[in-house]
Amino acid sequence: MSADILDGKQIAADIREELKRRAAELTSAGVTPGLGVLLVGDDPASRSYVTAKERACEKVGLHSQETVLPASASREEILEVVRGYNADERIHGILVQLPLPDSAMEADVIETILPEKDADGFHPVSVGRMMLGLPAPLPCTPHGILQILKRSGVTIEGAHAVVVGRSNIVGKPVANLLSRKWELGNATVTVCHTRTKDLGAITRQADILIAAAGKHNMISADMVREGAVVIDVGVNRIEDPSAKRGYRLRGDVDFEAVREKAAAITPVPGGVGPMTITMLLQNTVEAAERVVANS
Ligand SMILES: Nc1nc2c(c(=O)[nH]1)N[C@@H](CN(C=O)c1ccc(C(=O)N[C@@H](CCC(=O)O)C(=O)O)cc1)CN2
Repeated sequence: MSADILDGKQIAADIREELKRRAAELTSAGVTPGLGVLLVGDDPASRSYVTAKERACEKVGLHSQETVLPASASREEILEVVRGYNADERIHGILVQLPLPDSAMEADVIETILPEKDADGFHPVSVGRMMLGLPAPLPCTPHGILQILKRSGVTIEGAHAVVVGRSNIVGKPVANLLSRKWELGNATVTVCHTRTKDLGAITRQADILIAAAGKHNMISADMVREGAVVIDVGVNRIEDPSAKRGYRLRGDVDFEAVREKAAAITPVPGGVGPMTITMLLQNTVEAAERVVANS
């Protein structure tokens, strides 16, 4: 068997076309959706994600505003930027690129974002509402994964989904959304992590396997059931002097071996990554739509 490739890039492009129409409608109603971006420090990966997000905003018709602070910025300096975006009526969504140089500041910084401007869906109010099944901006990577599954015709309802990874950004929320009673859910979910005993014995039970542990090639072919759907969330930079950038992006799944066993698989790059950015745009457009609806 050679797996179908789940083309996140194409699905993202389709959703961005829908968002372009919604953004144009908002602009003609006098409100251009705006994303306030905060980057702290000069981590090259974070810089490239922020640039990609701003370019995507431009292409879809969103306004974006960037603030860059040095890695030495104090908690107060960072919070001041967030408060500025909170008060700015041209900004509908706020994105603080993670990780911050001092990860101990992340909770305070995220909590300072107004929940109605939470473009990432990371604010405790958004997370709580999501857990309760109430309307909330959904975290971008998990929501992107569900959209890939839905738009590729994968049946989630009744499936056994195994999530490898328990991060706040991906593992925990995707497990919640997959098990939730809604049109993208109703799966039976098992959450594993790098300390799970006999991980393969559990991953082999998966109809849908989500690899989000941030460890290159940790999912080998013998850990995958014949005919499973495999979603690779890993974005690992593997040094390669022959590559243009000096590295290649690879996932958590041994792609070449697993594609011979799976029914469908997301590639890295071109799978989940582009959906993360797209769902950020969607959260920002939806925040602007709420402002217009309530005005
Ligand atoms: N505030 C946030 N910080 C972080 C998030 C997030 O959702 N919000 N997620 C990750 C990184 N991330 C977004 O910020 C992200 C990772 C990867 C991609 C992506 O498009 N990857 C492409 C390849 C890009 C390339 O060639 O370099 C792909 O996989 O095809 C987008 C966003 C941590 N921080």
